Amino acid sequence: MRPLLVGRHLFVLYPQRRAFAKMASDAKRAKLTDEERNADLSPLKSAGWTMVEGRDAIYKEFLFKDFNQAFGFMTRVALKADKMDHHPEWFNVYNKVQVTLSTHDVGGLSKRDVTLAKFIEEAAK
Ligand SMILES: C[C@H](O)[C@H](O)[C@H]1CNC2=NC(N)=NC(=O)C2=N1
Repeated sequence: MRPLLVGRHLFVLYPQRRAFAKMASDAKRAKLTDEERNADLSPLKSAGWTMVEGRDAIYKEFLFKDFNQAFGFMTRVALKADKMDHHPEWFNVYNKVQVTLSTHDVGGLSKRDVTLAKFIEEAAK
């Protein structure tokens, strides 16, 4: 705790807050444990996500009515990805969007991929 006096205001700075925030963000980027895989990936697999062969990543193809619907979906996901600082690998042609999720920083699946996949499911509805 570092007190800082500015005029008649006393500010108290908590360097630990930053440290805790960083720990939380590190945990979100850590590779999923076996327990987390069982709990978090099962519902996504039921929704059509599959494991990518040869790498720790999940994949799903989305089909829309037309390009407008597909791009609207991509826009919603892009805004979320920007906020999360977590970005999909994706490919779009006309009404088709193929999405692969993985956390490059850890070379595999993390909580962030689960969070983004859940958001993507809602955005595609
Ligand atoms: C510097 C920046 O925070 C990192 O490169 C972020 C950006 N977006 C990312 N997106 C994904 N999918 N994985 C990452 O590891 C990742 N890392």
